[in-house]
Parts: sequence; structure tokens; C-alpha cells
Amino acid sequence: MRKPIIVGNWKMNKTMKETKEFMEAVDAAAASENATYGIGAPYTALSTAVAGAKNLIVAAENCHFEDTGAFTGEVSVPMLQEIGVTHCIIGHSERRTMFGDTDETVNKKAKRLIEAGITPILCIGETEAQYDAGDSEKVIRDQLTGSLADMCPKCVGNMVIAYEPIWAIGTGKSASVEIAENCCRIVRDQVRVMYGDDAAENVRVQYGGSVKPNNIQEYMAQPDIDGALIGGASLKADSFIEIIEKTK
Ligand SMILES: O=C[C@H](O)COP(=O)(O)O
Repeated sequence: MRKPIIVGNWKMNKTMKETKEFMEAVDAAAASENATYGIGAPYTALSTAVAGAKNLIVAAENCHFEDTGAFTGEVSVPMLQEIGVTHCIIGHSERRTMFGDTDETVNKKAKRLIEAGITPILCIGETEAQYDAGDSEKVIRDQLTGSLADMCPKCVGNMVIAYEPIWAIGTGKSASVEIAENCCRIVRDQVRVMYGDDAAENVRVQYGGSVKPNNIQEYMAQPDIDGALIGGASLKADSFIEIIEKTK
């Protein structure tokens, strides 16, 4: 039985002060035996988030795959380990589009995180043009083939994979429940093709893209959707608490 995991991705939002206020408002609501709740915060807010998290898990939003070196502006996995984050989002479409992340670099990040005991939340998903062309399944399978290359089956089974169609991110145009379930099923099937039944049955697959308090339950009711990666609706404490309460 897979434990659901719902994570807010704050992106480039929230100062340390705002993070402290959010944790004080939300953390107690996240106590649950049945599901895991968490937030992904900018680097500067991570220590504050970890300090305020008794129930929420805290994720970084990116990392570098090298431990040290001349990589101005980057943050390594040991640095995240020292802060105490337990999860790290990698390969978000905004990073792939604006900051040059590729399946190859995402694969290196995933491997380094797993080695450090930090759970990767690997993001994949197709563009609107790819969706319109009927290429969603091919894009999903290709991204996973690259991003999950040469890993151990157990490691992949312990990961979280977020299917986020780019056309649904921040647009208010969420994927229909049927599309989301079908694509999350394809994600699981591709894990099965690459790493076998155990990895496929254990890996947790999230849907992301305009998830809100008013649609979270229908996504969570789908057999291949084990959680959500939530942008805009995770920024306000009351909206995130509503999502938590509706999925406990
Ligand atoms: O990582 C989260 C996604 O980019 C979804 O963002 P959104 O919920 O604002 O559409």
C-alpha cells in the first residue's frame, strides 16, 4: 500500500519570516498516519522550514550533482543534507525550460540524492504542443528513460515521480482526471518496463498542475495517483490546510 504524499512547491516565493509564519500556521494540521504532507522551499528558507517542521517534510527545489567546485550560485547535496531536508524536487519544467536541466543532469542529481538518503521528487511532463500532437506518452516514456537511467530498482521504488503537464502549470487549466490518471499510469508502467513490478508498485506518482482544494479529492481517488505537487495553492496557509484536511 503506497502512502500518499502531497507537497507544496513554493518556487521563488516566501522569505524566512513568511516561512516561519506558514510553518506555525500549517504544521500541526499536517499530523497524519495516513499521508505525508510537505513543502518545497527556496534555499534561503530551508533552515527556517526545517526548524518549524514537526509533521511536514521539507524539500529543496533543486540541487547540483557535484559535491563541491566552481559552480557559482549552485547548492550541493551535502549542503542540503546538513540543513536536514529529506526530499528534493528535481527536473521541474521551469528548471528544464529556463535553467538548462536535462534528463542527463536530472539523472545525476537523482543518483547523488539517493546516495545521500534524500528522496528525489522527479518532475516530468509534456508541453502543450506535444500534448496537442498526441505525443504525451512518448514524451513521458522518453523523459523517464533518461532521468531514471542506470539506477537500482529499489532506489527507483523509493522515489516520488511528479507528472506535471506543462500546459496545466499555473494556468488554472488542470488536466482532466482521466488524462491525469492515464499519464500517471503510463509513468508507473514505464517504471515497470525499466525496473520491474516491485519498483512500479512502490514508486509514488504525483499529479501536478493547477491542483486546488476543490479538485484535489478527485485526483487522489485515482488508482495510479498517489499524491500531488502543488504550486499556487500551497502558498496560502488556509488553502494548503484545506488540501490537507480533504486528503487525510
Ligand atoms: O510544482 C508545481 C507545479 O508547477 C504546479 O503549479 P500550480 O499548482 O501553480 O499549477
